[in-house]
Amino acid sequence: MNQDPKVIIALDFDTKDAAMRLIEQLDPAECKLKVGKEMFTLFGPEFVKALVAKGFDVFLDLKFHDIPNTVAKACKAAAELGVWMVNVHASGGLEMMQKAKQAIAQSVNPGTKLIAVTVLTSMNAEQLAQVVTGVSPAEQVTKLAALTQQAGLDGVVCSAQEAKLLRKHFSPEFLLVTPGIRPAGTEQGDQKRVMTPEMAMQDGVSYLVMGRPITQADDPLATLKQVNKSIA
Ligand SMILES: O=C(O)c1cc(=O)[nH]c(=O)n1[C@@H]1O[C@H](COP(=O)(O)O)[C@@H](O)[C@H]1O
Repeated sequence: MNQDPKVIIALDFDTKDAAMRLIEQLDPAECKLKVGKEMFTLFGPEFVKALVAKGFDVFLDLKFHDIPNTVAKACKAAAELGVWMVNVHASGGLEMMQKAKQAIAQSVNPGTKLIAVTVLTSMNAEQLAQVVTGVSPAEQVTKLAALTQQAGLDGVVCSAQEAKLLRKHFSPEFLLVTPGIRPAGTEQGDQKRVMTPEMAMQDGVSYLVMGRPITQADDPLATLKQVNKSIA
């Protein structure tokens, strides 16, 4: 029985029934759950609270990115849903992240983890260059991770491809949460900076975010068990 499962399943479903069919098979000791923009927009805070009530660690992935006051209030509201983790975009800046952290500390759930997205795993070097010139994804991730640490957050969202580099600069307590996880032989889809679960864990990742490779598998539960076994 694992009290801190490493796999976070991204529940990107467009109906509650489809999500519940999967969730009913899952054990909070074997995975955490992520609710993102699609399901939160469709089903709102009640859906999140229902998952928390079932005993799951829930990562509310709304990637807040706005002025400091607005993000701080949104983070406080998210923490008060009882979720395990929430996130913001690191590119919102130091003050935005500091205010978000303070707001969570003053909420009824001050232990809620707060992490910041660095460079989306769906972006390659060419796409990043369309947004910011003269830096590689690894350099931009490192820069934003340093800003995130300075703001006192718990860690970052990055790709597992940057994990080894980040572990040279940041202690094991600084969380590296990595989407773009693809077991060998699975579809990459829109993800660009990908890695297998085994290699990601070897490189020092804290938690693996996995959506489609599990949710769209013929047997999602068997796939989850296989991933858990491969990283045990
Ligand atoms: O913050 C995230 O969770 C996130 C950040 C990022 O850089 N890339 C990324 O894919 N995600 C999320 O992680 C999940 C990945 O899902 P799959 O590509 O289906 O495994 C999706 O729910 C994305 O919204």
